[in-house]
Amino acid sequence: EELRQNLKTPTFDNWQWEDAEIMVLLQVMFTDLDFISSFNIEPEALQHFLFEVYRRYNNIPFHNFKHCFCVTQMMYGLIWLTDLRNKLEDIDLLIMMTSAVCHDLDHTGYNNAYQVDINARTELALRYNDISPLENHHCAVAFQILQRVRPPSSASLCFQLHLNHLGVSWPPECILATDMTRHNEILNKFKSVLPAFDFTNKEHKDLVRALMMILIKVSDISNEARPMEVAEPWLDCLLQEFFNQSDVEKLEGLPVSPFMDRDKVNKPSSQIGFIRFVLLPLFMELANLFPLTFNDPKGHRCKRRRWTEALDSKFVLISLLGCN
Ligand SMILES: COc1ccc(NC(=O)[C@H](C)Nc2nc3c(cnn3-c3ccccc3C)c(=O)[nH]2)cc1
Repeated sequence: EELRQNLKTPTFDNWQWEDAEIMVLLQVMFTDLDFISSFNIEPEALQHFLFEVYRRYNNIPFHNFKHCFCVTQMMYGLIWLTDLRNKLEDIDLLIMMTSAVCHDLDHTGYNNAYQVDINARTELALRYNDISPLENHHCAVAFQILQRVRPPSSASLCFQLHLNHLGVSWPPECILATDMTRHNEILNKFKSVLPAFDFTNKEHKDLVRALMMILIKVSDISNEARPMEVAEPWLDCLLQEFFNQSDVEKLEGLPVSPFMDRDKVNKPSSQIGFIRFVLLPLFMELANLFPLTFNDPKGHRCKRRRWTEALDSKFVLISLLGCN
């Protein structure tokens, strides 16, 4: 029971668990959100789906199955923290969780800049006309898996996820939203719809869509909102993957992104810049939608202390390091 509670918080430590145990933890999340009953998904269909997902993540330093779990677990934590089960439809939550599980399927460890580079011109860049090639590929693999998963009752999972009722966003839109080159576009869209946000108005599907895209973005890049002993190894994994790419780019005479160059990256200063200019603004915009949640009124202190402490520690870090 303690484990089930901990699974709903940002302090959960993925490094303590083997992949087989993580598979079970993913099932626990889908079960605790009542997807099994509300979408009559058979447990073995969910297991089959999650195993196919596991098979299609690659053994690369960062964008691997553990990253898929972290993003899904952060999404799960945000759903409970913001009480989204009482604010969104079940189908929206299913799309958010399934998108998180699928969002980096078959990632090659080389980012879009590499894919689309005129001298690399990978197969994915050609297939998707240089438009978010990786994210389009993650979606395509997700639907390949959903087509394959049987028995028929999992068709309900496939059907639900293809459902486009009232313009509700599909996994594709959520997964495509993780392309960081669209960061400002998606953040500004959310800012523009925020004043009109009304959870009681079920017709506001474009508001829900904007929220779902922000939530998967936050979940995707929020390792730094976790305790240092969980976050630090993730940064090392990310830099390992980035340095591998920039080493190959140097060998192939391709342009090298500065934040990927092992000879140029300074961990503290690049992370301070990332937290200050990318991660905190994202969290603060999300907090505007859930004032009671993130601004820590006395009434709910116990439930969210870990969240505010995790984020507050980042605020303190930023101010101490005086990176103004
Ligand atoms: C606006 O587009 C951007 C902005 C920032 C970055 N990346 C960075 O600033 C550097 C590499 N730091 C960084 N990047 C991170 C983190 C988590 N995810 N993440 C990441 C991973 C792959 C692709 C893009 C990002 C942001 C993190 O904790 N730090 C990459 C793209």
